[in-house]
Amino acid sequence: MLLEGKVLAITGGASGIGKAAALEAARQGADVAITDIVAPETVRSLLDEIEVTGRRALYLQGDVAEPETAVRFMSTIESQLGGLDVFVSNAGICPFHAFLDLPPDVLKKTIGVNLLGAYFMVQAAANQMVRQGRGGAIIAVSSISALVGGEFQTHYTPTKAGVHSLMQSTAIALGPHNIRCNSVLPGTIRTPINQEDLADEGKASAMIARIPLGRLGEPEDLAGPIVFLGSSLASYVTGAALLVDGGCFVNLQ
Ligand SMILES: NC(=O)C1=CN([C@@H]2O[C@H](COP(=O)(O)OP(=O)(O)OC[C@H]3O[C@@H](n4cnc5c(N)ncnc54)[C@H](O)[C@@H]3O)[C@@H](O)[C@H]2O)C=CC1
Ligand SMILES: C[C@H](O)[C@@H]1OC(=O)[C@H](O)[C@@H]1O
Repeated sequence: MLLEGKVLAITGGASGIGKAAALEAARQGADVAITDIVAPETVRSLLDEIEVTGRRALYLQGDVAEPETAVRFMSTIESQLGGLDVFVSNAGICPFHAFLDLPPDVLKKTIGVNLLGAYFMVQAAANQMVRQGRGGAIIAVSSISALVGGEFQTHYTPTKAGVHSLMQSTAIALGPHNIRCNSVLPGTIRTPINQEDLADEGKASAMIARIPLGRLGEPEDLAGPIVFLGSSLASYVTGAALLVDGGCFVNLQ
């Protein structure tokens, strides 16, 4: 098991990529702490699934855009699970909208959740790991959108470039503490975040046509890469970005 005896914490773990990563971490031997904005009843069955693996699970409801959520999350993890080894910054939103009339509130909310939320959480997790003095691993869920544009994502793609850049800078700042920082860059993965967007069958099939592996991603496709980056198999990997996109990015012509 790749995460035997470790504690992994993840934001936005109630759904999609975060949920799949939380479950795989437990299967790989980690106790799992989840924070998300949804009510605790929503994650009850997920916590049960984690506990069935023999690992401990905790849930804290909170908004990552509020800095105090990160502080509460770390102190809950310390008191209930005894510390933190792997932190995954995953919570995010993508309210598709045209550029020319994008309302300022949508811009502010997207930056607040995706970029400031990641910053607050990564900073709190890093401080927790530094206090513990036993190193650690931080993984940010960025996106292929850190590298390419999206007509209806002008407010979103800069946040994904931002979290990728955050991992590069924190890799330098935290290297002396033996804390590794990496990002995963998913392509298009079928989750609730894009259910409506992918209901446009023309758009979905055009995307699939560009993907050498011939399909959109599933949340489970990210679980292995996230666990790998959190594990000692990746002990000399820091400041890296791992594309998990079925080959979409490289397929220009
Ligand atoms: N699905 C995709 O195609 C891709 C997703 N991503 C990124 O993956 C991450 C996870 O997204 P998915 O699993 O696809 O979507 P999802 O909608 O299934 O999961 C996002 C989770 O974040 C939570 N969340 C939203 N706002 C929050 C807040 N303010 N505070 C705390 N939690 C909050 C949601 O409740 C949800 O559980 C996001 O950062 C997204 O940008 C990146 C590339 C592709
Ligand atoms: C939510 C979108 O379908 C998804 O988000 C990303 O970051 C990908 O690039 C896709 O556009």
